[in-house]
Amino acid sequence: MQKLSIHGGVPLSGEVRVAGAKNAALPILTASLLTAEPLRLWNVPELNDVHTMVALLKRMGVAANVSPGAVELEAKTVEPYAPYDLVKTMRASILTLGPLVARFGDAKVSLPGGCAIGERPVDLHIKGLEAMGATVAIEEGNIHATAKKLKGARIYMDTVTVTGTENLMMAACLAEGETVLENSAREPEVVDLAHCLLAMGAKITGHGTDVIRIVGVPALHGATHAIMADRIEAGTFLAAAAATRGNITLTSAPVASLDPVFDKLREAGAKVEVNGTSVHLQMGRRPYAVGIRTSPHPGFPTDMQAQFLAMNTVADGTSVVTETIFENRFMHVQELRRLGARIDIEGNTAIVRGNDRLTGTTVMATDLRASASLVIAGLMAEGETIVDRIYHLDRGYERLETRLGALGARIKRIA
Ligand SMILES: CC(=O)N[C@H]1[C@@H](OP(=O)(O)OP(=O)(O)OC[C@H]2O[C@@H](n3ccc(=O)[nH]c3=O)[C@H](O)[C@@H]2O)O[C@H](CO)[C@@H](O)[C@@H]1O
Ligand SMILES: C=C(OP(=O)(O)O)C(=O)O
Repeated sequence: MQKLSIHGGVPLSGEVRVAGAKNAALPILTASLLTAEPLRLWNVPELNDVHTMVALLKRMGVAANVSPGAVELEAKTVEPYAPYDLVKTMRASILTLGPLVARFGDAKVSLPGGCAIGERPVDLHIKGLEAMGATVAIEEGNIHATAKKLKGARIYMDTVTVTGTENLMMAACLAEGETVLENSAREPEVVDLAHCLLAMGAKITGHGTDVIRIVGVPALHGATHAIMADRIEAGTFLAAAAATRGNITLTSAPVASLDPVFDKLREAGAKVEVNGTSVHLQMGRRPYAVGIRTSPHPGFPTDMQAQFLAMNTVADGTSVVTETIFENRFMHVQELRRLGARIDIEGNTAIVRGNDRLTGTTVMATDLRASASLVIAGLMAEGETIVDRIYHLDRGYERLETRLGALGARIKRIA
């Protein structure tokens, strides 16, 4: 199993281009199922999750042409089944459910189990499709949804769900009449998906607000779309630079979606300057401890919690980090403790007492952002840190060790 070896203590310095967003690419790839015409995508990140999604679509019969940074998909004839062997490696496979039932009237998608960060039910996806007239049954571990023709409906989601909103927004594009999604997710990736669907001929308004309205059309057509830049990857580089007291510039950054992250970096003592799509961060001191409370967009993203918690482990002062989205998203804490971090957990809150140094050892990655937090900790620690099980990291970061290496980090992949 591959690992990362990191010798910490080098402030990050230099320039890095932000890649396309995993969480925008995945739903947009599944949007190809809504039309028989080609969907051409640009700025597609080179990630294992993207490879898995393309493999899933190909397994269903979608023609895929993949070249560096680009994917072209054509879903003429489709076997509407997402089997467990692919769904279990990537929960976002659930995003095929809405498009499949809307276009083909029959969809079978393996029920994703829980994962390292929480239970992660999909009841709101199912409830929404039922409100649109689908019949949904759980059969042999699969969600089986059928409908002659979906009908527009008013759907209220009692919890803000990102992929739930995306699934229902895609399904509603081909439903008869108007669908209103209330308490929708406002995440920038939902907006990017809406832009792609609009280019495909969908009628959507209100994306980026908590009420999205979709008027169904009989068919969508092909389109070309460039995937937005990844705000979580951008935030991860910025947190790593702040934690190592570095000086870096991000290019092609999704600056409009990074305010919650910029705000906390400035509170930590970093100088953050935005110029067009470039972001320059300079950190001249030990970070101040910053309080974090995760919440749906435009709040502080749960996908950045672990990275900021890592920075807080060496901060000046004590911080309180509260996770409100996922019930089990502190798996990195026990590993950070192995590096010398002083962290207590009380329910969904971590109390982090800043320590002026961490010491390298072997730690184990348990999920994607936990892996990123361990890499940041390794970049700060004295001596060598080995991060084991980095397949989690490869799900969502493009060649992270190469790009951190270009910023001066002493980091390499080992077998
Ligand atoms: C591929 C993708 O875009 N993944 C992101 C997406 O995941 P994902 O879309 O799976 O996360 P959700 O927004 O759905 O989850 C938010 C909360 O709603 C709950 N819930 C969700 C659906 C449902 O039917 N019932 C229910 O109770 C979840 O358990 C969780 O507590 O948003 C998360 C929250 O920003 C991010 O961490 C993930 O990176
Ligand atoms: C939790 C994440 O992803 P997923 O929803 O794909 O598991 C993430 O990107 O941090």
